[in-house]
Amino acid sequence: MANAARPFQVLVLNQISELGLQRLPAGRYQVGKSIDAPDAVLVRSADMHSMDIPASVQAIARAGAGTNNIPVKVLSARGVPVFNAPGANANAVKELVLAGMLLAARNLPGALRFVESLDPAAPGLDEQVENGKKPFAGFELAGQTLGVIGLGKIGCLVAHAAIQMGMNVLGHDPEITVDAAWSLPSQVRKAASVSEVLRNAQFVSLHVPLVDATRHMVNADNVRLMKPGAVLLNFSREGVVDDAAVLRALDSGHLGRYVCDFPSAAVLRHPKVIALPHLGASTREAEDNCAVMVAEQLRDYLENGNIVNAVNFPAVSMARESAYRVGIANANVPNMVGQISTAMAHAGLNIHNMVNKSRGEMAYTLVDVDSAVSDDVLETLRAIDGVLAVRYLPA
Ligand SMILES: NC(=O)c1ccc[n+]([C@@H]2O[C@H](COP(=O)([O-])OP(=O)(O)OC[C@H]3O[C@@H](n4cnc5c(N)ncnc54)[C@H](O)[C@@H]3O)[C@@H](O)[C@H]2O)c1
Ligand SMILES: O=C(O)CC[C@@H](O)C(=O)O
Repeated sequence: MANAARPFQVLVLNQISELGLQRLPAGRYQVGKSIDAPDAVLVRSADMHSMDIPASVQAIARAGAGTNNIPVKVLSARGVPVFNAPGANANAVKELVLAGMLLAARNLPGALRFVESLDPAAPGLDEQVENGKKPFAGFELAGQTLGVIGLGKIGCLVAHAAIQMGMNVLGHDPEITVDAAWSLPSQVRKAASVSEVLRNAQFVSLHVPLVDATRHMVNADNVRLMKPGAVLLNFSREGVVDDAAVLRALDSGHLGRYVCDFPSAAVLRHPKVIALPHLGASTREAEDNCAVMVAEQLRDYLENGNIVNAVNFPAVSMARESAYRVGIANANVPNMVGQISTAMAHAGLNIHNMVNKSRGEMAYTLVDVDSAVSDDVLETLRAIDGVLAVRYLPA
């Protein structure tokens, strides 16, 4: 924790946009790639599952959407919030999905390779171009049906863009939020299942997080339901698709193309795979948006205990009305607030303002009191059964 002598220590595991890092001002923050006892970790895609996350860590900030590279459960048990940047890179991914559909529909990878193979010094270049282009003739997106599985920040933008390009859109998301449903164009038709999407779409684009329920969402059993010549696009995560099953469908001639952002060893160099090097969020704009969003969230948490956009905690923000604040991460079980306020009352502390919210198994309590909180009181709070982490946040 920062104090007059020690700024907050933030360990950075990936390349993070400078614009975001500037939100953690020098003097108050020390940010770097080799920090011994970090208060927080800033990360993009680095795999943190095998990392020994120091006990000093109070927060993780993921400059992106997916958090499958972070041991969220382990951190929840330690009372550590994991922040992400919902929607901050959605437009970048949407644009690459559109590019992916066009790459597939117009046979662009093969066409580019053909042009690269031409000899600029050879006579009759124009003729070679005109004679050689025939195998790359394609089809148009307008009028085709796109299936979108996962109608969150990215899926909704993809659905919008496809409608604007004259496509029909079939969407599936059993957990769609009310806001996302409101934001969808009325032309998007609802599919009751993944199978219904696979059966009825020429293009199928996946926009779900990688969790147990979505692992191998497209697999040997259902890939055969896809229309002959259909195109599967995976800008979600490698594990969402059973690559082996998809390769078999490509080899049998049933599936037309597999466009993916995750070039696993299995799909590499397959002639019907269009693989990109995890480029979905790699635009200047998305990198800036993600870094700025999570840096601001991280700062508000470290300095004020406010929680915005944590994947494992409820959203809790309280305006500062007192210089003395305590943030408590606790299990969502009965009588936590009672025990916390009793411990404070016994220490003679007057509660000025308090908020407690829960989300699933987790809860979070912010308490502003009218006088300084001693280490003894903080230890008493930490000793309450169900309390996971206690942070003292004097202004
Ligand atoms: N390729 C890239 O660079 C890149 C960039 C950003 C995100 N992503 C991936 O895309 C995923 C989605 O990103 P987002 O910003 O749209 O997230 P989001 O949280 O806004 O949307 C995810 C949607 O998936 C839905 N969903 C969850 N389980 C589902 C299921 N079983 N069937 C259908 N829908 C289901 C959710 O209800 C939600 O609406 C991320 O989790 C990440 O893995 C990849
Ligand atoms: O940081 C990146 O480049 C990729 C991020 C992306 O996979 C995400 O889930 O937001």
